[in-house]
Amino acid sequence: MAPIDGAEVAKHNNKKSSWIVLDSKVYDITSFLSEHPGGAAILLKQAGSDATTEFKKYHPLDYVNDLPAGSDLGPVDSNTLAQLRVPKEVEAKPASSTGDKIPHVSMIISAPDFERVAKSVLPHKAWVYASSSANTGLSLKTNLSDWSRINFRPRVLRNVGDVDTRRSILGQRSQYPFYISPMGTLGVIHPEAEPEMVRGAVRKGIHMVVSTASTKPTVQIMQTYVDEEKRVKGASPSKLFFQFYMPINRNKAYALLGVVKKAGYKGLWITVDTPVLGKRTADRVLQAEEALAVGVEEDSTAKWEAGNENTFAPAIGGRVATGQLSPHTTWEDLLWIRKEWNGPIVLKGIQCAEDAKLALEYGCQGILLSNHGGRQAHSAPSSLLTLLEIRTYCPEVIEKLEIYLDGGLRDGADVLKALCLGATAVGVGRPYLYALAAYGSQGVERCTDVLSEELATGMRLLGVTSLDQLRPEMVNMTPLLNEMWRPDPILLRSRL
Ligand code: HEM
Ligand SMILES: Cc1cc2nc3c(=O)[nH]c(=O)nc-3n(C[C@H](O)[C@H](O)[C@H](O)COP(=O)(O)O)c2cc1C
Repeated sequence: MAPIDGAEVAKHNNKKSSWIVLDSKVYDITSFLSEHPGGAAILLKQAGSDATTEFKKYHPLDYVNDLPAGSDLGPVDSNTLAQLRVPKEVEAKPASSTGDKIPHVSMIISAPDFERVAKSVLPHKAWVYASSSANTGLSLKTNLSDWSRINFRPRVLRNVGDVDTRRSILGQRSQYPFYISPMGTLGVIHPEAEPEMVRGAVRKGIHMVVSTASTKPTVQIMQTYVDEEKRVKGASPSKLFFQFYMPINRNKAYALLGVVKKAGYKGLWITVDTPVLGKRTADRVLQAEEALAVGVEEDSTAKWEAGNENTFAPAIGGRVATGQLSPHTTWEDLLWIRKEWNGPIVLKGIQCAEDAKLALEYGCQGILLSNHGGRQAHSAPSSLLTLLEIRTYCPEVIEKLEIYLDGGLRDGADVLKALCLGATAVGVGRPYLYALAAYGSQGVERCTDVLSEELATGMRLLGVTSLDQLRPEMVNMTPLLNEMWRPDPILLRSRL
């Protein structure tokens, strides 16, 4: 082979054509860029140059034998070495130091990273709406911290080469055992609102539960789904479910259910933890500030606080939109809903074992253990604590119903913990909302990638290759079990 001119090598300094010199030989590493276990970036930095010194910092020289056949192009002309490219020293900068408002989406490594970016781009009012919680924020804090109080008990040497992360949710196959939780009023989060979230979900094959309180109409959201499914040529298993805030007016409720059915939503998630709106402290502070700014004072007890009939709002600003949900709703209402809706029903917002049992008796297909992301009851239990209670006092519920959890899930490992303890799948709320705010549907995709990668890695490190292999003995739940509710001993004694 004739020696290759250094000036020629120097031209091949990019993704399309990438050559390097190693120990006086020229290698075409273009096709290897995406295969390199140390990443493409470090190779591209060296493209067109003599990479020998850098290479030797990391590898023995015989690693070159692992390059694809045909990569060896022959010796470099030693008289032309001066014409090789000299790599520039590019220092990677931490996102916080670049001064950019929005770091590149690839800088999002963990789901909580979205929160910081969303805060920097969202208008203050929208940020308050998304991040606020009830009262002192205790329920939200518990949601976040309880996941870290369960440890894994990993198994090793179990051949975890291929892992399968798929799971069926209400009979609908999903790529992953997590879905996007329903969140209202996404129009304040992103100009394209819910349809933009749907696009990201479909592209990644995850399900989404659409809120009654959506900015865009129920039918339009479904139409986006249909269009996006077409765009990906039906390759996505994603499905849309509907979260139902029961309108007080029965005729309106019937009409809404009719629309949802006709549009093709696959299941009804009835929210039951909202007889009235929780005390959204941060929204209230903002309301008071806004009111004072225009010279009026907020009433100390606003109408909606009293929980009057015809007053309910999942709404931005912690305010009431009329006609949504009645504090007088009871279990008996499930009977007429069942007549109107023949698809699966999940009760969203179950917070104790007794209600889990009732859901089974009333013929629901699933329950979602949730405290509404810490936005409703003050001092509510985390969904994990509720799950432990159900496992202890009415395990038959877990055998007979699909069990979902949400609240504070921020890592694929959290998903695994829930599944080890019997959950079918989990809902993820704010991380998706923040991802949408910061990056639109691209953020929704990234959030899914981040969680799914953590999930798959977690499965391998735990020693399982499919979700069905997850077992309670793979987690240590003792710290939380110590805090689980126990019947009052006096009550127990009086029963003897
Ligand atoms: C061109 C042929 C190359 C081959 C076949 C190759 C192969 C590999 C392999 C198999 C690994 C996995 C970890 C290991 O076994 O050490 C790796 C990691 C790595 N490689 Fe390369 N590599 C090549 C070139 C380079 C070059 C030119 C550089 C530097 C300029 C480089 C830097 C790295 C780094 C930093 C890692 C990550 C090490 C770690 O995470 O511990 N490699 N490479
Ligand atoms: C901004 C926001 C809006 C929400 N809107 C609704 C809603 O319209 N209907 C509903 O059932 N739950 C709603 N939720 C609760 C979520 O469905 C879910 O239970 C909760 O966000 C999960 O907790 P996480 O945000 O910590 O993941 C909302 C939550 C947030 C943060």
